[in-house]
Amino acid sequence: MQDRNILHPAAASSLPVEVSHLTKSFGSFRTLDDISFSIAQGETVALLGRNGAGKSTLIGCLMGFLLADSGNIDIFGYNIAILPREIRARTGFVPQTMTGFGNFRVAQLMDYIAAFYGELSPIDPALTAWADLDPKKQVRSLSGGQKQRLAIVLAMRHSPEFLVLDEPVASLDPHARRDFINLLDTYTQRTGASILISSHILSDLERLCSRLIFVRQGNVVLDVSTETFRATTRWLEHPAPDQLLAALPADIQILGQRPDALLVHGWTGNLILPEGTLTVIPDFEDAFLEITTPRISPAETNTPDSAT
Ligand SMILES: Nc1ncnc2c1ncn2[C@@H]1O[C@H](COP(=O)(O)OP(=O)(O)OP(=O)(O)O)[C@@H](O)[C@H]1O
Repeated sequence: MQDRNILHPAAASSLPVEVSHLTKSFGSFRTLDDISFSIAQGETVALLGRNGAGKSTLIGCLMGFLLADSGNIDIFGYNIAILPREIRARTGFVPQTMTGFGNFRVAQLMDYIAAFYGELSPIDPALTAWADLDPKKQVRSLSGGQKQRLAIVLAMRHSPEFLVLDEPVASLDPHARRDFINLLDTYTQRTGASILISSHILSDLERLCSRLIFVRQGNVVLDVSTETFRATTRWLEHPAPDQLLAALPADIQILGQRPDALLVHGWTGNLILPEGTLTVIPDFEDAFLEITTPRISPAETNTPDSAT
């Protein structure tokens, strides 16, 4: 998978996570296509995309569960290809669904997992209070939401510096979900940990995350701070969008198009636009739909159905 030698951490940059030119195919279907990004310490990054966009595959590669075809992933300066123990000890992962361990009782499983990390400080009381789990219950008897809470506690028990969450709130009720988002927010502020979170609950991501990475068909189509996204993403409404297109400077990114409007990124109030253009702040969900809708061209054959 890796194109270069394993880095010694001392030689690495100070960014906790660096992904460069990652590709991954299943058969002839290219799931990840030249993905590059990095995550700084203390950043909370949202991974956004439709079903099948490649989010879980990317997370699988980041966690070392999947081997990429090419490209590099360095976490804390260590190349993931050999996954040194140090990466695991400093990383937490919440999967989409928790499977296995059905015969364990909750407390037993917590102790069992904690044992892999050596000496641990006492568990954060805010985490156990939020999870609200009966320590004597068997894991198999927990509800879907309770299993999800347990998976979150297990991933955060050792206070990871890099926490990866793959749709962690899908089975949580709105109370638990809101409290969890607040818990994550407090956690990053207290510890300076970096977070990568994939979810379809867009309001949570917009509230929690300082950065947004939009993935479409295995490509990163937009990687931007939430603040910049809010300030510079606009619908430009005009009956003739072609006139708009002609008037826009080259550094404006076109994120989407409707018969009477363009969704642009890089907007500033100084743009000189055709007369009658209306500038509208997009609703976040609306923008998500536009940015992540697959673009189909007749020549495009890279679909899961075409995979062998
Ligand atoms: N093991 C596999 N074998 C073949 N194809 C796979 C495999 N894993 C994923 N894929 C394909 O890769 C594409 C991306 O899947 P992935 O699970 O990464 O999407 P996702 O963005 O996480 O979707 P969701 O939001 O539904 O979880 C899909 O078309 C999927 O069918």
